[in-house]
Amino acid sequence: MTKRFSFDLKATDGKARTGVINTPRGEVRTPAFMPVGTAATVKAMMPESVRATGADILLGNTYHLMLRPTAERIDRLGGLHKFMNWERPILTDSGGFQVMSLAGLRKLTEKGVTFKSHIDGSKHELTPERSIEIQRLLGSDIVMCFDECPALPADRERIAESMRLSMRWAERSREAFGDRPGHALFGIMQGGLEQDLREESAEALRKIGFEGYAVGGLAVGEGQEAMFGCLDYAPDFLPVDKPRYLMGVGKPDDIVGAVARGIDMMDCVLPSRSGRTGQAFTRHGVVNIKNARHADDPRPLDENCSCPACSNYSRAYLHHVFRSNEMISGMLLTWHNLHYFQEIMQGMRDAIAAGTFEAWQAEFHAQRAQGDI
Ligand SMILES: CNc1nc2c(CC[C@H]3O[C@H](OC)[C@H](OC)[C@@H](OC)[C@@H]3OC)c3nc(N)[nH]c(=O)c3cc2[nH]1
Repeated sequence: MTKRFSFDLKATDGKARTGVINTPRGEVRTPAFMPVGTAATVKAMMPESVRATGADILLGNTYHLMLRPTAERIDRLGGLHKFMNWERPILTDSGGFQVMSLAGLRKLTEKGVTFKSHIDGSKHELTPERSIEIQRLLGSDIVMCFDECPALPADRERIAESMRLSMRWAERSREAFGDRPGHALFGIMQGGLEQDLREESAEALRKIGFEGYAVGGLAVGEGQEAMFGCLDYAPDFLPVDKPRYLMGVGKPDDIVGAVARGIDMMDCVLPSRSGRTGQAFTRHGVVNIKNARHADDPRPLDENCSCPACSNYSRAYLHHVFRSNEMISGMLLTWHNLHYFQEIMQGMRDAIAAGTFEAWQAEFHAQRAQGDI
C-alpha cells in the first residue's frame, strides 16, 4: 500500500508550529528550510553534504529543467531523484515565477505563458496542464500550482486581476494533477499586500482543496516590514492542519519572523548564492570573508559552529581561497551557510516543542551584532 502524504502538527507556541510532513520518500521536520537545487544540483554541494547540513527536502525548478535537460529526458533516465542522487523528498516550483523573472519575450494569456528560453532563445509554452505534467515527469513529491506572481509595487486592480487568474489556474492545476497517492499538490495564495484579496484567494484555494498551501507573491521587493504585516494575517486564512509554505524567504531574521507568524516551510537561494560570493551568515551577523581584515585571522568563522568550514579552517584560509578564486571557497561557505540555516530551524523546532520560543527569539536577536563582524 503506497504510503500517503500527511502532516502531523506536533506542538504550537503562540502562532509558531512544529510538526512532521510524512511522505513515501521520508519525513520533513517543520519548520523546515529547503535548500534550492535549481538545475538538479544545490550548487557547490554534493547531495550527501546537503543531507549532512540537516536538510530533509530540497527544491528543483520546472522552468530551468524543462529547458535543459528537459523533463522528458529526466523521466527517461528514471526521474529527478535518481538523476541527482537525492532519494529524499523534492519540491518543485511550477515555473511561473521564473518565466516572469528570467525568460525573454513573454506573452501571458488566460491559457498560460509563451516565452523564449534565456538559454538558446527557443520558444516554449507553460500552462497549468504543462507545468503539472513536467513536475510529474520529474517525479516531484510536492508539486506547486502554476501561478502568476505580480512584481510589487503594483496597483490593486492589477493584483486582483492577477490573483483571480492564478485561482483559475489553480483549478486547472488541481484537475491536471489527478489522483496521485503519496504526492502532494500545493495551492499558492496571491493578493499582494491587500488583506481582502488575500482572504479571497485563500477561500478560493480552500474550496478547491490542496495538501498544502503556499503564501506566494511576497519577497518580491516589498521589504520585511510589509512582508511581516501581510504575514500577521495571511497564514490565518489557511487551514490549520495543512503545511504553510512561504516562497522565496529569506534572511535569518525573515525566517524567524515568518515562523513566529505561523509559517512551516521556506526556501531561499540566499545561503547558497551568498556562500559562493563570500558572504557568511553566523549567529553574530554577516561576515564578508573577502574583506582584507580577515587575511591574518586564525579564528574560525564562528567558534560555536560544528560545520567543516568552522571545524577545520581559519578565516585567513577562507579569505585566501576566495581571493584566489579556488573552487573550495564556494564549497566551504555554502556548506557553512546551509548548516547555519538548518541550525536555526532545529533551534526553533526544539524551542516550539518546549514552549520556549519567545526566549529563543530573544536570544537569537541578542546575539546578532549590527553590520559586518
Ligand atoms: C525570492 N522571492 C520569491 N521567490 C518566489 C517564488 C519562486 C521561488 C523559487 O525561487 C527561485 O527561482 C526564482 C529558486 O530557484 C533559484 C526556486 O527554487 C527551485 C524557488 O522555487 C520554489 C515564487 N514562486 C511561485 N510559483 N509563486 C510565487 O508567488 C513566488 C514568490 C516568490 N518570492
